[in-house]
Amino acid sequence: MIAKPATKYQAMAPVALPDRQWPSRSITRAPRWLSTDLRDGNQALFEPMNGERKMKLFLELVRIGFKEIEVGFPAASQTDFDFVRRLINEDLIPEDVTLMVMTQSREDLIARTVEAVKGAPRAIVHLYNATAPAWRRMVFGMNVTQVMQLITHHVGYLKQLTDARPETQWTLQYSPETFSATELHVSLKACQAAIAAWNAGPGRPIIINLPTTVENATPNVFADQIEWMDRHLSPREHIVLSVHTHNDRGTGVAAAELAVMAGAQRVEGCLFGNGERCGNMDIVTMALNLYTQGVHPQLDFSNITAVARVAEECTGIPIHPRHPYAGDLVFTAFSGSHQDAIKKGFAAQDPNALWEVPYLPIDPADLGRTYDSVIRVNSQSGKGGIAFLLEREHGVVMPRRMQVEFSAVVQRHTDASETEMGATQLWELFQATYLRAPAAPAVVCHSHRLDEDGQGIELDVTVQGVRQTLRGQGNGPIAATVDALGLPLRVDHYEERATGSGANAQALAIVEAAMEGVNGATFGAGMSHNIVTASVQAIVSVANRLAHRLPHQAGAAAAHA
Ligand SMILES: CC(=O)SCCNC(=O)CCNC(=O)[C@H](O)C(C)(C)COP(=O)(O)OP(=O)(O)OC[C@H]1O[C@@H](n2cnc3c(N)ncnc32)[C@H](O)[C@@H]1OP(=O)(O)O
Ligand SMILES: CC(C)C(=O)C(=O)O
Repeated sequence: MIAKPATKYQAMAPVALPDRQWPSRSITRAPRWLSTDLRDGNQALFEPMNGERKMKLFLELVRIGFKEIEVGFPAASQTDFDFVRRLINEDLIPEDVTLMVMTQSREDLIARTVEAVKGAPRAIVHLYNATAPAWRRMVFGMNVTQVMQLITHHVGYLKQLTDARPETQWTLQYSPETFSATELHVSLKACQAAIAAWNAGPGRPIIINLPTTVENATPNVFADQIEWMDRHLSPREHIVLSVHTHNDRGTGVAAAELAVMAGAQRVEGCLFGNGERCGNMDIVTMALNLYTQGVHPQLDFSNITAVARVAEECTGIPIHPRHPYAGDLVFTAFSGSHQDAIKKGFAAQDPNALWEVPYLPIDPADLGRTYDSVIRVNSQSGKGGIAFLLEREHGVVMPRRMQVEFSAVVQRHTDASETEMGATQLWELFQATYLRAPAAPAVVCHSHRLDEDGQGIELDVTVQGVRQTLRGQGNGPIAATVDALGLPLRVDHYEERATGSGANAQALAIVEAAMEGVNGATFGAGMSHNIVTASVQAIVSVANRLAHRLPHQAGAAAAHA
């Protein structure tokens, strides 16, 4: 990098538009969308799509709800030409969908393009030429007057060819390529030349499409340019004003959104922002941004993952895991405080009220994603996410202090393994921690028999390797079991809940207890189809966990003695 970038790069001059209106407008309805996945998106691939992949993506675009689809550059490639022919010959274009085809402003290419769409009921021919000073000077070697003549001549030629084929309803789309880098009066002149040569008006539709071919300014500058054009284009009521933004500065979506506020009626882009260099405007993101503002985009992304897989398969370009709305990780919170807030938010969310779950701008269910994938657990995670996953997946509702205790267990585990844990691994760890006997258990309970009055219990146990029968009395199975074990245990909290339902239902008993000689309380758990068995196991579990924390650990047997 150089020390003085101003000697090499220049900021875009602001537009003189002191009474600009767009900043105080908001978007209240979806624009007309055009998908250019099969044209601009296709130009950006290592390996352009073959006919089969184009067809798969075309059908998906139709299913999503696109009504205008740019299907290719038929004069440039036989694959594109054949693809367009196939769509027409095999009658694969739904009645409410219009194809668009692109061509440079050259007679041979225009003629071949018109040939490609012969017989289509409707077609948009997209004619373009670059208008910015650098292109005029370096690429075309033309002055402004010559550029205007180029436009007038080629639009006129297209009009002549299309007038000769009245069976098709023709629309001209004219793009002054590099619009955002072109002086506004030159862009306007170019567009007016196209409008005049097409004789645009009632029955002669025209789309004026203004691109940031290379995004070269902040989105507010583009919005000003669009509002300026919106005010000056004529006859405005017969023109559909469209924008086609790119993402070189990372603000392709923002530029399109502000452009709509500034008067654009139509927006071009690609799914997931595929496209030249840093991509075209990402239609999925813009559409779902609208949705989260309460405006239906009129595109169906209710199974966003399926759309993502089709796009990846057809383009060969993977979607980033943090891609807005669609990335694998966007509904995943790793940090503890986020997990905690999300868990509480889901619990508090009224399904009929406005969405306000913290940290989630959209309900994952609206995109066909599940709540279960919302939270994953790694070493940055706190108790909220762990509790959420265990409750959702396994019906385990831990008391708050147990959540704190178990999250420390999980933390040690994830720190050591340096991996994240899913619900299955968490459940494994929960079982290993609370439900299974430790490697050297102080007490193993083989069976138990509760007296009929529920106040006396007989335990068949092994204590420190010695098998024996112990008897205890109490006002219920918990107290009777503690009494039978003869340990200095103090049960502080007990709860039991059903996990699962029907024949698979099991009781999960959780106890919090302290023991003389051991610092602090801890938790134990038992799980069984039988509620008494679950309680007895929970006491044995907590006794073993406490016994392992005795200062000179001789096990529960020592305490027992
Ligand atoms: C921003 C965009 O995405 S615009 C779309 C860009 N997409 C594509 O170009 C993909 C398909 N294009 C192609 O395959 C080729 O460019 C073709 C087949 C159309 C034409 O190929 P060629 O005839 O070999 O021309 P080439 O690709 O070198 O284009 C450069 C020539 O076209 C001229 N040209 C470029 N754009 C345009 C235009 N929009 N209108 C008229 N002429 C143009 C250039 O001035 C140059 O002319 P010159 O040879 O007289 O100097
Ligand atoms: C709209 C056309 C010409 C385009 O792809 C662009 O300028 O980026």
